[in-house]
Amino acid sequence: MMVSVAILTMSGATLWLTRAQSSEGLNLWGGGLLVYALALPVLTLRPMIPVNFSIIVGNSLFSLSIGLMLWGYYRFLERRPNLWLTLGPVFLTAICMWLFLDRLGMRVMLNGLIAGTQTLVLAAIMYRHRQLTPGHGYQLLLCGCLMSTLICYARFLAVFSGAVSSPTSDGAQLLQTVSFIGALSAAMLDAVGFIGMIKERADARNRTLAMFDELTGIANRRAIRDEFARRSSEARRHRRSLSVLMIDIDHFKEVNDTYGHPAGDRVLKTVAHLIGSRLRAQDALGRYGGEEFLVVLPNTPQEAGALLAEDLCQCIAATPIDLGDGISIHISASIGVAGVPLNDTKHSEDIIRASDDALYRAKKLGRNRVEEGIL
Ligand SMILES: Nc1nc2c(ncn2[C@@H]2O[C@H](COP(=O)(O)OP(=O)(O)OP(=O)(O)O)[C@@H](O)[C@H]2O)c(=O)[nH]1
Repeated sequence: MMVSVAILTMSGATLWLTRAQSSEGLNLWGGGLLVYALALPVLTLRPMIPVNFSIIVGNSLFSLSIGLMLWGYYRFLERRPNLWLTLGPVFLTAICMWLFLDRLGMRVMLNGLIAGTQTLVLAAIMYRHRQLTPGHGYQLLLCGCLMSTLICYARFLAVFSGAVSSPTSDGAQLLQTVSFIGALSAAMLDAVGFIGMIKERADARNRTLAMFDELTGIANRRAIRDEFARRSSEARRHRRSLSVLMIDIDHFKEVNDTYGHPAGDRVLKTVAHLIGSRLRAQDALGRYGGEEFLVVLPNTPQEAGALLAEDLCQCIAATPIDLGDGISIHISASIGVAGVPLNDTKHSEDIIRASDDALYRAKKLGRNRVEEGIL
């Protein structure tokens, strides 16, 4: 009874959390715990409730609780649940219990086998999707599921091997105690693990939102500045060259004014893609401002950076941009290049400023061109 109250409290707490945030399967998981908490009194209060009802409904509820947890896990993954796997064992349990109403040993074995396989399947599905849920929450959940599997299979083996022959024997009492304590511990691990998984995923999403520009999918201003600071201090430490390109789309306001803001957004996405497709794996690209991009080129002297800038300039000018509705336009960009040669100890901000000055000159000199900065 105490185990039931403890699990009921956990399920209440879990369901309460779903009121505060989008559930992501937590409501089903909490529902599973609630059904589990109900199954225990139905199974244990046998003298007070009809025996057949207790056996069939209690064991089926137990199986349903695992099915609901599996369903909750599918919901967390944003996948359609496999109904055979989630609800099939519940019917199987009900039928087996009904068939063996007067054979306790058989019921314990079948119940252990079905429930153990259910939790094992849940653990296997979680393991298969482990790339989607890396983190400590997943590990706790997996431990909880495997612990439940062990307990269920241990019950099966204890009866199958003849180690527990009568329900009143010391072995049976020990098995029952271990089962309840183990089940409570597993339920706790499962609940904490599932909530942990939801939190870890939310944290990862927030980190991504904080680093990436929503429109273009490339690094945002803060992230590219951090990347630049890291790469430039690395270049200084190892006495390597480094260049940056400050790229600004020409007359972008006209694009917005003529074709509308969504068309302007499309141009920004296309240009980001064009630039990104011509960079090496070690280079970094970020959206520095509205229609301004910053490219960081490690191990690249200014002359090589200027060559790449020329190539980008020509590529942007030559590529028609499809705005939909049969409209396609050509745009151009101006680029300021600045680089530090080997052994130079210039401050990072000086490099950015030099590329900005060079970009300003490129604009002044007629746009659609590359200018090199002087440090
Ligand atoms: N569509 C769209 N427009 C943006 C976004 N961010 C900034 N802009 C627009 O970018 C335009 C920048 O205009 P300006 O700074 O005058 O630059 P420009 O028209 O490109 O002129 P030059 O740089 O001198 O060639 C403004 O109209 C902003 O509203 C965005 O995310 N989407």
